[in-house]
Amino acid sequence: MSLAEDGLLIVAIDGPSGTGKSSVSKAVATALGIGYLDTGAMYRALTWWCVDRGIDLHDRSAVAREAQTFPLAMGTDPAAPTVQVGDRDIAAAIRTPSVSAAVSDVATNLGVREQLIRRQRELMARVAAETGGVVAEGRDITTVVAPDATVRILMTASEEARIARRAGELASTAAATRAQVVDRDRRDSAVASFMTAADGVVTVDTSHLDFDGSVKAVLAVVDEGRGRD
Ligand SMILES: Nc1ncnc2c1ncn2[C@@H]1O[C@H](COP(=O)(O)OP(=O)(O)O)[C@@H](O)[C@H]1O
Ligand SMILES: Nc1ccn([C@@H]2O[C@H](COP(=O)(O)OP(=O)(O)O)[C@@H](O)[C@H]2O)c(=O)n1
Repeated sequence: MSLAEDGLLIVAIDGPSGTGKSSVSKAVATALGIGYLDTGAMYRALTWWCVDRGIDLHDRSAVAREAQTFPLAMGTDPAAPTVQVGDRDIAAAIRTPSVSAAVSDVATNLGVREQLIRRQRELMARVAAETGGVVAEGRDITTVVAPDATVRILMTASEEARIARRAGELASTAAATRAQVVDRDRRDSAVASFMTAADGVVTVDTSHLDFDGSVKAVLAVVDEGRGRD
C-alpha cells in the first residue's frame, strides 16, 4: 500500500535529537490542518511499558512480543497530541531521563522495529484518510516507514545548537546533556540512517534559524513538494 496515494499529503521528517523535529512538525501540521505522528513517542511508550511490567529490556523476543500487542493509543491532533497505554496517560512519564537512557535498547531491537513500523503505517494511513494528510517525524520515516511520502525532509542542526536546546529543556548543563544526546544518536544510528539525507530527501538546517524560521522553512519545502506532485 502506498501511503501517498489518493492525493493525501504525507510529510516525513527525520533527524537527530534536538533539531526541532517534534516542535516544528506540530506547528507545520497545525498550519496545514492535518494530523501529526510522533514516532519517537511510540518507542518511548514501549520502553515505559516494559519497565513498568518488569520485562527485561535485553530479552529481545519478550520486548518484541509486547511491541506487537501493547495497548498503545496515539492522539494525533497536532494542537494536543496524546500518548496513552490502556486508559493511562503517559505523555509526561515517557520524557523522563530514565526512559531517554533506555529507549535506544528498545529501538535497536529489530523485532520491535518491525512491529512499530507496521503500527506507524497503519496509524498514518488512518489519520491521513481522516484529515487529508499527516506529518510524521522520527529517525526512519523518510527511508523506511514512508519512503514514498509526498515530501521528505531531513532536519539537521549543529551539535552545539542541538545540545543547547536540549539543555534548556532539561535544565541541565551542556556537558551532561552532550553525553546523553550524542550517545543516544550514536546508538540509534546502528539501525537507522538519519545523519545524512537519503536520495530525494531535502535537508533543512535549523542551526541558525529560530523556531518560526524553521516552521517557515519546512512549509516552503512542503509547498514546493506539493507543486511537483
Ligand atoms: N529552530 C529552533 N530554534 C531554537 N529552538 C528550537 C528550534 N526548534 C526547536 N527548538 C527548541 O528546541 C527544543 C528541542 O526541540 P524538539 O522539537 O523537541 O526537537 P527534536 O524533536 O528534534 O528532538 C524545544 O524546546 C524547541 O522548542
Ligand atoms: N522513527 C524513530 C523514532 C524514534 N526512534 C527511537 O526513539 C527514541 C526517542 O525518539 P524521540 O524522537 O522522542 O527523541 P528526541 O526527540 O528526544 O530526540 C530515539 O532516540 C530512537 O531510539 C527510532 O528508533 N525511530
